[in-house]
Amino acid sequence: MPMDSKDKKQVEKNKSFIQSLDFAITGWKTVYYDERNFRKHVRVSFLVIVLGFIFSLNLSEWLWLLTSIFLVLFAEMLNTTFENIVDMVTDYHFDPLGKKIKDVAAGAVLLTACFAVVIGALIFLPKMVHLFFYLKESL
Ligand SMILES: Nc1ncnc2c1ncn2[C@@H]1O[C@H](COP(=O)(O)OP(=O)(O)OP(=O)(O)O)[C@@H](O)[C@H]1O
Repeated sequence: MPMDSKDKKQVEKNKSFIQSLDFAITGWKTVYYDERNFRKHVRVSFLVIVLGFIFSLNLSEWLWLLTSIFLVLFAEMLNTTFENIVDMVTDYHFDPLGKKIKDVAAGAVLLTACFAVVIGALIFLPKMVHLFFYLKESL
């Protein structure tokens, strides 16, 4: 887990905006390096953004696409937070309430991922079908 050695043991409040920002960015790095699913979401998001440029999306399409990407990443970060809280509180022992919390948090990620798939399909499918027929006619 990425952690700055100089601040490893800090428990009091941050003293400056820069310090808060530094820890927040450490949070990004932590979730990226610790969570396989988060890395997968980042890779897919990158590909979808490239596709967005290839298909020259309009402003509203970009807004929907970016909103769905950010929702998935945001939900994945909250899911990771809940997983860590449960692991800390239960010390990795089975607890029915811990299961409930982890399952509901994972369900929230799934919900945002389904939303992103629907948005992606609504934006890209018509363009791909159009491209397919255009290429078919020009061959
Ligand atoms: N302490 C616990 N008590 C009860 N059930 C647990 C506990 N820890 C994990 N589980 C169960 O195991 C599942 C997987 O938990 P884990 O923390 O390994 O999630 P994960 O594999 O990292 O999830 P994700 O696929 O979202 O990354 C949870 O959804 C939950 O059903």
